[in-house]
Amino acid sequence: MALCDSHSANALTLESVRDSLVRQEDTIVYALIERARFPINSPAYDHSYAKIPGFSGSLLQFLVRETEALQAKAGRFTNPEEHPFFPDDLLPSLVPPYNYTQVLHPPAVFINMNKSIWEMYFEKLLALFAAPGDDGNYASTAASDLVCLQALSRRIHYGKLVAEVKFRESPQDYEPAIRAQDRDALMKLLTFESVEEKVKKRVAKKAMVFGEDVTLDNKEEKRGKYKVDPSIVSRLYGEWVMPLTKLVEVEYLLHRLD
Ligand SMILES: C=C(O[C@@H]1C=C(C(=O)O)C=C[C@H]1O)C(=O)O
Repeated sequence: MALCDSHSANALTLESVRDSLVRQEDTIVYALIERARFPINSPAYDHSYAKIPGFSGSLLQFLVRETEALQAKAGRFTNPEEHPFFPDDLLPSLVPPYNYTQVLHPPAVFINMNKSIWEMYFEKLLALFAAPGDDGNYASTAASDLVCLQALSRRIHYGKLVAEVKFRESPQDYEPAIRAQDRDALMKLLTFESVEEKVKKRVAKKAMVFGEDVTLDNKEEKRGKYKVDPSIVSRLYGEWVMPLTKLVEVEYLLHRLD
């Protein structure tokens, strides 16, 4: 669901935004399962491996930059829900513009957490769910990484919409904290611990359901083996995805009265 389109701007409620976050969980869990088909494949991240003429960096960086350059021309980043990892030097869209309704307060465009998302993904998360090893599929591995990164980025930056809805539903609660630029107070106001507990449980369950081998016989031996460990998915959300989403929410709210 594209909440920034002209039909849904008025239908923006906390429930509809949360429904989108629930659907995005499916995308993220599937993306992780696809990445887990490959071992770590560290040459994809090794700056001295690729030696691409005219490019200095890893194969992964090359693939992300080139893909984003193409997707920018195809209009991907004209959608306010999309954020590039390498925003510098991207060419403008070459396709006719879609008339996205302006739902977000304009300073929202300056919020881009992709650097933190990139570091979290490569420095912490990847080693937790990709097996050690090298099978040579570096380009496919990097392409899978990009799908994961884009899904995580979309979800985390959705915090802008979540924050907008929360603000619209009770501006009287948020305005004093915004005027005082009080991050802690904003964080307290926007946090719903019971929702977070449910999210962690649901994504673990999705990792079980989506990541189980489907067979036509009733053999039990594969039961309980998942393509991505459900507890890792739950941890991903608890330690990184939800805290970063909330950081986006705070950053957005701090400028909501600008
Ligand atoms: C996104 C929301 O804001 C916060 C962040 C959550 C999340 O990232 O899933 C869940 C609950 C809230 O603490 C929300 O209220 O739905």
